[in-house]
Amino acid sequence: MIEIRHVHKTFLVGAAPFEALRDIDLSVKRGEIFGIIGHSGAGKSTLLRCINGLEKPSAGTVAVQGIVLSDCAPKRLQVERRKIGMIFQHFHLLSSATVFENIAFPMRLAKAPKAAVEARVRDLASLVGLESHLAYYPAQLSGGQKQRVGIARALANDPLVLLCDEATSALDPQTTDSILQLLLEINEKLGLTIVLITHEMHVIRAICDRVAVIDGGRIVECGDVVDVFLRPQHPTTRQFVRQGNGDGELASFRSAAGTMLRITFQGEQTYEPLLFDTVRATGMSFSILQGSISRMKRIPYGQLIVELHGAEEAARRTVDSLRGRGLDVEVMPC
Ligand SMILES: Nc1ncnc2c1ncn2[C@@H]1O[C@H](COP(=O)(O)OP(=O)(O)OP(=O)(O)O)[C@@H](O)[C@H]1O
Repeated sequence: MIEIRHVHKTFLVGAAPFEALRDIDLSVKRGEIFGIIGHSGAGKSTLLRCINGLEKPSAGTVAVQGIVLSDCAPKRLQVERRKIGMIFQHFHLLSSATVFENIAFPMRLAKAPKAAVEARVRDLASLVGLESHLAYYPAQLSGGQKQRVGIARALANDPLVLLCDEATSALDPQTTDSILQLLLEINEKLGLTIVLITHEMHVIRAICDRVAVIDGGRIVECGDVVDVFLRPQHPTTRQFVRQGNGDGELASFRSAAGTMLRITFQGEQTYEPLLFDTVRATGMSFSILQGSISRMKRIPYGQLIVELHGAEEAARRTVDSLRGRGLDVEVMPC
């Protein structure tokens, strides 16, 4: 659906060239939710702007459904860009227009017939749960409701792809979850391909199928969310995963002697007493330092950080046995 091949983007800062994107190579499949995560300045927005044709790569190509936007003449580009919807961190709604007019705006630009606009706006408002707010102005809406309007507007011209630029960064955690669930619903109901950029692992974990980690303008890691999340390879990825897990304060809780493990349970394992059964067999005891149960998209998973107490050899057998039962076990550094 989206093929990004050897994309470079160089900006001139004064007289000096600055490489914001370096040899980016990515494929996004039809119908998937693809996340791009990176720190501030990593190049996320530049990459997103290359995908929707707002920015032209200095080298390389971006093709959306086979069409290379940077090769399109302005008129054609305008038409092709209608196939790409976009939502923004700060919503970018027209403050002097009602919810109805905000959602209708892209269709009016595309000169859609009045009756079709009316029907489509009502359908979209219902999809995002705002059918009773069509006469409201943006100032009368909460942040979450504004983003719902942004989503409805982005879907107005029936795009193939929805790009989300830090779409939940301005929202509180509860509203973030409701917007993420709405994106997931839309992805599943409409089969819409979604590409989102974020600096929050939580967002990736909640709804993405695959993720690319961008650092200094390069993709440093890319794969299924479950693999990247459970077995991060690059230091930047590890940092995001640690932040997402809230690992920061753990070191202060451990004792000097024990072996600290992060044990991840997935799917049905999440509900089974595997740890208890294992330590009973190996004669270890343990204390729980942290525990959580959550979902990666729709897959339940649990994480426990435990400190094992007992002989080193028994600790090793415990780790082997847990791994033998299919659990993901990381022996955490001292
Ligand atoms: N038009 C421009 N001219 C010069 N430099 C630019 C331009 N646009 C972006 N940059 C630089 O390119 C780098 C990547 O910027 P970009 O906005 O893509 O990062 P980002 O990962 O989206 O960051 P943030 O999360 O803070 O928005 C930054 O160092 C930025 O200063």
